Parts: sequence; structure tokens; C-alpha cells
Amino acid sequence: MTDMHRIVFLDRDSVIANIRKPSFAHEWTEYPATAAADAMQRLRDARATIAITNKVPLRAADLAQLPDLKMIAVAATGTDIVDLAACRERGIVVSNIRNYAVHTLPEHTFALILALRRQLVAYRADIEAGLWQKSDRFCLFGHPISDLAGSRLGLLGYGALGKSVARIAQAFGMEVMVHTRSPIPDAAADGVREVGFDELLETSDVLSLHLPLNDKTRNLISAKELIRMKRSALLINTARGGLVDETALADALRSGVIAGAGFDVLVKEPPPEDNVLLNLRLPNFILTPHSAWASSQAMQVLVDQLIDNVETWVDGAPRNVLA
Ligand SMILES: NC(=O)c1ccc[n+]([C@@H]2O[C@H](COP(=O)([O-])OP(=O)(O)OC[C@H]3O[C@@H](n4cnc5c(N)ncnc54)[C@H](O)[C@@H]3O)[C@@H](O)[C@H]2O)c1
Ligand SMILES: O=C(O)[C@H](O)CO
Repeated sequence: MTDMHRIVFLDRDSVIANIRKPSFAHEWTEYPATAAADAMQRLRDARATIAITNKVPLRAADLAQLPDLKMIAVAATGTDIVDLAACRERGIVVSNIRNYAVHTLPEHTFALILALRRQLVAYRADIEAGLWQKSDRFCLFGHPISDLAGSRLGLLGYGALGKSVARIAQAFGMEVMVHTRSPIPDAAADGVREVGFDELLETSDVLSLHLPLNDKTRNLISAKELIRMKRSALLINTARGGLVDETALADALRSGVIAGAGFDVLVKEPPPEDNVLLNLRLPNFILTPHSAWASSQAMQVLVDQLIDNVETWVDGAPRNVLA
């Protein structure tokens, strides 16, 4: 292992928090942001041994040109920006951040669910249009409101975030069903019911995604899945763009195939102006700018763990390692 590590943080401004410097000898270079096309050059110029990236992609072709690179510390849970197989092949260690978003992301998920079930966007638009003011009654109807209590939440993925979402759902009186990659040993103790993908899809009142994006999960929800959901169902995606076919979702929302959707993530971020969901101005679709993770508290936990990850790797006892 090299004596002096050269660390390059490619997108420092993607996290608003105080980052302590690692305790081992190192040179530290940081860029507020790095375009994908510039990443390899920046790492090569610095002869980086450790790259830190939140969302700057590092693909096989980049890695092949970085003989000094020994570790990629991803400043996020999702590692879909990194070619894990290529890292394995080249002996580059990849770490990620775990369990940091267990309050912020589930709270955001419920902000979306509640706003949609209680039609907040539609009623706000009505008030702005003067409908309440002109009404001859004390309250305004027009958009049906449904309680969460007694309804079914379906979770695709039951890791740190799925579990935390389940606990909040139970407090609302929802029945929780889960489908995940491998059997869940503690399902009964958690008060959740494990079901197959088909049952989850067809019987959820709210379907919420909490699984990684990879070759197996890309476009997991497309037109043929959307059509099998309840017409009254909501689809929530705070996991990754690419899990849901965006064009199919836009069509489904326009034609009433499902009742609504709340999304925090898009296939391309930041989105191009012509993104099909960006331009969907419907009261039953809410889009947030990949901010579910971004409470101040969660970001501080994230960067503290980020530095723990590089320090433990340098100490020879790495944690949170994926490749
Ligand atoms: N929007 C945000 O701000 C934000 C913040 C943090 C994480 N995320 C995303 O949320 C995802 C989940 O985070 P987490 O901390 O719960 O991860 P985790 O690793 O703890 O849990 C992932 C779960 O997905 C399941 N899974 C994997 N592949 C599956 C498949 N093919 N079918 C069904 N289930 C599958 C796993 O079994 C596990 O239960 C991350 O991968 C990340 O992409 C988004
Ligand atoms: O995966 C994550 O942790 C979020 O997308 C924030 O980067």
C-alpha cells in the first residue's frame, strides 16, 4: 500500500456538511463538481489513489486508464455510477454509505404519499384559482381524499430504507407487504408480509421502491407492470431513476392507468429540458430534485461515514465494501 495517499473528491459540492480530513498522511484535492467527461483526466493528473464520488460516473474505460487508483469511496448508498465488475477485475476497492438516510428518505417518501393521497397539489391549485373563495360552502370538494389507515403499502426492497418506511407505514395503520431479492427471516417479527412480485404489484394501494438500480432492476416497472396495478394505486420512487420506464409512467398517468406518482429520481440528473416526466404538469404527479436524502443531519452522518470508510480501508480493516 502507498505511504502517501492522494485523494480526489470529484463532486464536493454535492454534500453540504463539514468533512473532517482523514487521519492518515494524504494529499487532498476537491472539485465542486466534475463533468463525467473530465473525471478520468482529473484523477489521472492527481495520480489519485482514492477517488471520492457521489454522482460522477466511473466506468470501465475510465478505470483502465487509472493505474494508481486503489479505492473508490462512493459518497452515497447507490453505487450504480460505478462499474463494480470492472473494479473487481482491477482490484479496486469500492465502498458506499449505509443507513445514513433512515430518517430523511422515509420522511420524504411519506411527504410524497400524503401529498398525493390528500390531493394537496390539486387543492392548492383550486385555491389559487379562487374556487374556495367563490364557493357557497365552508369546505371545497372535488378531489377524492383517501386515508392511509387500512390501506396496503407494497415495498420493493426491504433493506435499511424499506424497513424504515415500513415502520412509519405501520404507525399510520397501513398493512405492509414486501418483496425483495432474498427471503426475509424477520418478516413476522417486523409485522410485514412477504409476497411475490405479482401480488405486490396487483394488490398494493401504494407501491414504493427501495432497491438498487442494476442490470436486473432496470425498467422493472414498465407499461406491462403499470397496467397490472390498481387504478387507484400510487407509485413512489425515491430509489433510482431507471427502475421505472419514464415514458410508460407518463402515459399511465395521463390515461388514468394508476392514480398518481411521487418521484425523487430520474434516469438522467440533472434532467434535460425535454424529460417526459419533467414536463408532466399533472396534480397527481409530484417530482422532487433527488433531495430525499438531503436533510442536514443525514448529510453530516454521510460524510462522517465516508471518512470512516477510507480510514478503515487504509488501516487494513475496510468496511462497507462492495467490490
Ligand atoms: N433518493 C435518495 O435520496 C436516495 C437516498 C439513499 C438511497 N437511495 C436509493 O435507495 C436504494 C435502497 O437503499 P437501502 O439503503 O435500503 O439499500 P439496502 O442495500 O439496505 O437495501 C436494498 C434492498 O433491495 C433489495 N433488492 C436488491 N435487488 C433486488 C431485486 N432485484 N428485487 C427485489 N429486491 C431487491 C435487497 O434485497 C435489499 O432488501 C439505494 O440502492 C439507492 O439507490 C436513494
Ligand atoms: O444513494 C444515495 O445515497 C443518494 O442518491 C444520495 O447520493
